[in-house]
Amino acid sequence: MSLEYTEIPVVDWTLAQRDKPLFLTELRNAMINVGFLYLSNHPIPMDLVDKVIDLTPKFFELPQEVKNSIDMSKSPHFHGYLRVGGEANDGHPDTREQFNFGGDRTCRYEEGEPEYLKLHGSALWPEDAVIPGFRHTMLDYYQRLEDMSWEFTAYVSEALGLQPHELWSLFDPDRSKLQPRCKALRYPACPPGSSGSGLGITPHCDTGVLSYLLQASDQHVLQVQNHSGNWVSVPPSKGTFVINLGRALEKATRGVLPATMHQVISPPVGARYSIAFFSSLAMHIRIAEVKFDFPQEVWDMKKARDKRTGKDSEKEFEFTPKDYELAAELELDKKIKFHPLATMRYYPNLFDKYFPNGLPRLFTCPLIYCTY
Ligand SMILES: O=C(O)CCC(=O)C(=O)O
Ligand SMILES: [Fe+2]
Repeated sequence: MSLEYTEIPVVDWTLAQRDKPLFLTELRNAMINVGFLYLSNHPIPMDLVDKVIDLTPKFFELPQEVKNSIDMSKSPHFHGYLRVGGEANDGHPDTREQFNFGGDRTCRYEEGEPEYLKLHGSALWPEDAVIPGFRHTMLDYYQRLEDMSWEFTAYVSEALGLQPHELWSLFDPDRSKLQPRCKALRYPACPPGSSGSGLGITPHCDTGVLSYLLQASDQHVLQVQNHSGNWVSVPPSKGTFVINLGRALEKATRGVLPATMHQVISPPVGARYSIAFFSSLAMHIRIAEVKFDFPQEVWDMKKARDKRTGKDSEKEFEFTPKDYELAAELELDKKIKFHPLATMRYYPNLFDKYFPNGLPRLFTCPLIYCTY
């Protein structure tokens, strides 16, 4: 795989049944050398995928008051609706609307317990009468994605020469203590010459373990940065998921698997929709303390990649002090920074600590960014 790859590899899920060694080799190449792949022939029923694709635009077409009634500022668990510009990635407001949700979970927080226990809990849903079948379909989809994410992670484990379930140690064996996050997304059109950044979401790496993206409309706006710094298009491909890995997996594998920068440019015409499912670390994990014993051939592949990309492979993977903190604390830190309105309501002590000067300007004049 050259530095200048111009397309994303495709891995066929059913190949695992037909020729497991070939499947694992292809998966390993894609994961180590690119960090992004299409998963074809996946196990999620196509009629369910089609329903999700059909319902997602319908959700965003709901009257603004309905969407506002389930605004994220009303959720201690950071679920719910976010308007365009309602989330800022490193201070740059994204040009996208979102509906954030998770599977049904009971909030385990009680007075005196760590505040991060408030992160998990029931999602906010629109009334079924306004969008029939939405909640049921999205939860069915979520549940199946969750199952697939465990299976896929076991394959990645094997592809890296580990026991199938070793990477599962990043998760919690008690699934009720995990709540992967899912987002339905709408990127409004931003015609050339209009004001705004022209980006639906600015360049970033995901922070979790693995991300599973369904591109739900025919817009060629997702791009990934190859090792020479060029942006490569990841066009929608029917019947596939785009899978990429996040910083947590990069760190857990000491850089064997690279988290890859990606961005979404705003579509020039017509809105673009996608649905992203993020698997993330169990609350109790401290990423710097996780270690896997990879076989030499896996380290050799990493070294060969580093050589091509001009990185010093012999250098120990560097952890920051934050990597020794609990994953749950880091997740809460991120949510607090991104979502001051929910923080103000549900985490007042943290609000005072993080925002001593009150709400950031972006959140006091919400309409200045909301021109769509
Ligand atoms: O919508 C997409 O295509 C990508 C979304 C994404 O990268 C993210 O939400 O982290
Ligand atoms: Fe992302």
